[in-house]
Amino acid sequence: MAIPVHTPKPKILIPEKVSPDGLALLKDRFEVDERKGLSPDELKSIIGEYEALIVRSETKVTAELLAAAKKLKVVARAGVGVDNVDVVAATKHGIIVVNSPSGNINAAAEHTIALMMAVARNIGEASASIKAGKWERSRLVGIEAKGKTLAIVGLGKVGLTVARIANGFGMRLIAYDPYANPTLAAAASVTLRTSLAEILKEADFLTLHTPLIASTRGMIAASELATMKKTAVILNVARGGMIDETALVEALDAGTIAGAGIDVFTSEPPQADSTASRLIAHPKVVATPHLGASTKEAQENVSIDVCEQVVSILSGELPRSAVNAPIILPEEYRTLQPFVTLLEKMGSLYTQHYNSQVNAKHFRTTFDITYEGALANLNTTKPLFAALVKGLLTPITSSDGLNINIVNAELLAKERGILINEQRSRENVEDKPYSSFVTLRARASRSPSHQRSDVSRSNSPTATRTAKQHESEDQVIQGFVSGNKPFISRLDRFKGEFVPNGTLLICRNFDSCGKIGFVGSLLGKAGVNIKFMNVAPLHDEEAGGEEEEEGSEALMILGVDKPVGEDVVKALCAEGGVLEASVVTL
Ligand SMILES: NC(=O)C1=CN([C@@H]2O[C@H](COP(=O)(O)OP(=O)(O)OC[C@H]3O[C@@H](n4cnc5c(N)ncnc54)[C@H](O)[C@@H]3O)[C@@H](O)[C@H]2O)C=CC1
Ligand SMILES: O=C(O)C(=O)COP(=O)(O)O
Repeated sequence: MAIPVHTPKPKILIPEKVSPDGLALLKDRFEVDERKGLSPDELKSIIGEYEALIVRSETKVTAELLAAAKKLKVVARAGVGVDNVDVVAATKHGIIVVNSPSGNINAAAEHTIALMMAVARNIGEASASIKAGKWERSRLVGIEAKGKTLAIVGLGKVGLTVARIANGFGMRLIAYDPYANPTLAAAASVTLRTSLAEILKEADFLTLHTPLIASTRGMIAASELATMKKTAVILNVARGGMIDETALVEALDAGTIAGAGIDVFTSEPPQADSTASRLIAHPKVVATPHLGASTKEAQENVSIDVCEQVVSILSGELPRSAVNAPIILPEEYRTLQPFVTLLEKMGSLYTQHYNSQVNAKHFRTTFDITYEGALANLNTTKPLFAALVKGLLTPITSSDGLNINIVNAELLAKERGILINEQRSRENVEDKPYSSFVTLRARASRSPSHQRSDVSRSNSPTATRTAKQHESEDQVIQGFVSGNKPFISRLDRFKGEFVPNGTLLICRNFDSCGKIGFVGSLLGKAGVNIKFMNVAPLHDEEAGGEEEEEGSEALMILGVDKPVGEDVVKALCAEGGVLEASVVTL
């Protein structure tokens, strides 16, 4: 008699509290182990049995743990931030990391409003006072939100949701977000301002909703607090580290800031005697222990979201919100890899270079990308598309929650209102020293409503625009790969090859004697060493037809050994040697 072969069900480990709504989707097909309270060593000793691991923020998914996870295919984070997961190590091990990028947005926004009202009406103190047997009506008089100015830093998913709710309170809404979608802002009755300083001085309530990245770390420090109204209230449900906690405590003590509602801290849980614990203890602060996402609904959302993705991955399908490397066949990946690097560098160069220019108005949202030569014969350009989106967005987004790859690039581009038209041209490139090249053209802005209604990815065979005068306003980056190394061959109106690597200072200047010496000496004084330098003259198409004055311009690209300070960039331009300068790190 044949003995039936029993195939064991794949095992899923859940070492912390995750809502049962999602887990119900798993229980038929998988063996689900909910095991709370495991020590790191215990976790490490059993992880080898599991194909999926579902966590929130408490489990530290370290490189050491992942190395022991011999069968693991997916780490699912039931929330946005993946800072407790070593994503690089997971990628190295071929383990997909997924998260839930929008399941808790509403919860975070409502929590922000709850903190705003709690501070405005002294709810924390009043509750403590009445429970202590007191009846302090005149001491605890509050203020109303109606008619007050709410200043929002970061008008993304949470920021916009806060704006929509606050609009119902009759608040006046202003925001600072250089990359915001102007159509969505207008629809939420938010007036966009061009600098943080502008919104700080007008704010009755200031609320932060950016990711914690280099440009936002410590963005509200003593000097920013000093420009705010004495009656202003500060709210932070984004990430600890964006506000200088010591400076805030000092401003509250001095009475130069009226109050604060804080959910996130530089150390969580706060250590005794830390700046976070001093802030929490302050009588003018309403504090919560990172509760932004802690609602029944948000926990159901994130649980269902990540459990569905775990089912997809364990069934061999692609997840919708992967935060690390995509799955591409090894042979395909080998061919594409240098171009993936090139496209990511081109996108990043675009965002950093054009958005740092003084005349940059807004992040342009319509791009034409043309693959020419051998590249036009590829089966798929998806990884190249994803790399471009990643390059465009990474300099302005957080590493937690927005790791862009083949799986989520299209969705993210769409969410940001970015339209990318991909085109292929089999034009002969035999006269060129390379077999393929890529051109990125950012079109001059059309009306916002026109832009935002487009879909994000289009394979239309030809670009829709033809008008020559618009073309002259387009921003162009061209690149190629040689010997597996990416090169940029054209930047805007200038042609000249350079390697997009490290820190580059890009200067536009009149092509006349002494400019190189001028730049070199200013950098020398600032202690910055030049590693290499290229001069790019005007592109052929431009040189012929330009006015004489414009025709004499050139681009100087300098590879430098350290970041060039804002003051040096200003001096380069102010002293007449350079027309425009930007610093990019690629
Ligand atoms: N306290 C909690 O439990 C929760 C906290 N969060 C946090 O909220 C934050 C925002 O989340 P989302 O709105 O989903 O992100 P998002 O990516 O949709 O929006 C972030 C916005 O910040 C803008 N931005 C980037 N750099 C900026 C700068 N230097 N100045 C001004 N604006 C800048 C971006 O353009 C973007 O519009 C994240 O850090 C997230 O982790 C999210 C959920 C729950
Ligand atoms: O989703 C996020 O980024 C959060 O901050 C929420 O984290 P939690 O799942 O509540 O630990």
